[in-house]
Amino acid sequence: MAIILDGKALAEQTRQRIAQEVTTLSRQPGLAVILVGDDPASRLYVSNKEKDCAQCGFKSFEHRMAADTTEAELLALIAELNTNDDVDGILVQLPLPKHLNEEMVIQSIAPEKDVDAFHPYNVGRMSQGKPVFLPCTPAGVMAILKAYDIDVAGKDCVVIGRSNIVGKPMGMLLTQANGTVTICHSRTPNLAEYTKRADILVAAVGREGLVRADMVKEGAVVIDVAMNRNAAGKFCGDVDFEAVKAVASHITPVPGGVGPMTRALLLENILTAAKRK
Ligand SMILES: Nc1nc(=O)c2c([nH]1)NC[C@@H]1CN(c3ccc(C(=O)N[C@@H](CCC(=O)O)C(=O)O)cc3)C=[N+]21
Ligand SMILES: [Mg+2]
Repeated sequence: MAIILDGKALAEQTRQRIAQEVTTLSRQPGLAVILVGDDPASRLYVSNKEKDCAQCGFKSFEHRMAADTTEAELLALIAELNTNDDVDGILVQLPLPKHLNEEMVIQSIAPEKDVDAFHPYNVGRMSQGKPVFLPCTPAGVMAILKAYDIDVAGKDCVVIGRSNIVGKPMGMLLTQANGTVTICHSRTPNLAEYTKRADILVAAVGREGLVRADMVKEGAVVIDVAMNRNAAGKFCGDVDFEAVKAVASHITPVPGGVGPMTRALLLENILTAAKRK
């Protein structure tokens, strides 16, 4: 039976370490969160981030904007936050309403306050192996591997999914850790041929039941990044957890795996931003 990679417990440890370090700083780190519209899921995510900030001794500044906010209004707020010394990190909750151009909005955030690491400057720095901030989800996965002494060097790593936020940067971080990386996606024929080779398999697609036990090598490390809702309305990942845990050596649960570590790495980035000032 696989070892369950307990992201929730690891995130709690991370927050406690950060809270401790914050007591040694001369000023409180601050996060500004911008939420446009009132999507209930987004509201919950934002309130969780504010709770995390409070636990770590960070200030958080919530900016709620109406769903029909114009791009000019949003860019004006970001410009103000870019020069506000109490704000170390700026997070614009995604997705934005359709009429707003996410690319333009992300590019308007000062790269040194871009704690999501979505700005092209930070993406470029990461791809050169000289990161300023690391993207929270892939860096959260790397932190889980490290905490459980899972060495990536020399391993066959297969990432399913090629999004800018998870799949592509995940492949880059595993490459930098000396893994041999294959990125698979919706146009990959015979997905199982690739996944069955993987020593480390990362699923980041968003389709319940995508990774079955017969697609996983005996003893593989299986990381599930997805957050789907199943028919019963419960969170589930891409991996058939019950069946795959009988084959894998290590596996992340959903919930309680990568999600909490995504939030923990955001806190790490805010602390980094504050210390650099
Ligand atoms: N600018 C921006 N940055 C983001 O990082 C960002 C975003 N927009 N938009 C939405 C997605 C989603 N996301 C989650 C992170 C952690 C959990 C998480 O902690 N999940 C828990 C379950 C849910 C809970 O307990 O609250 C778990 O997996 O155990 C969920 C979702 C960050 N996102
Ligand atoms: Mg849009």
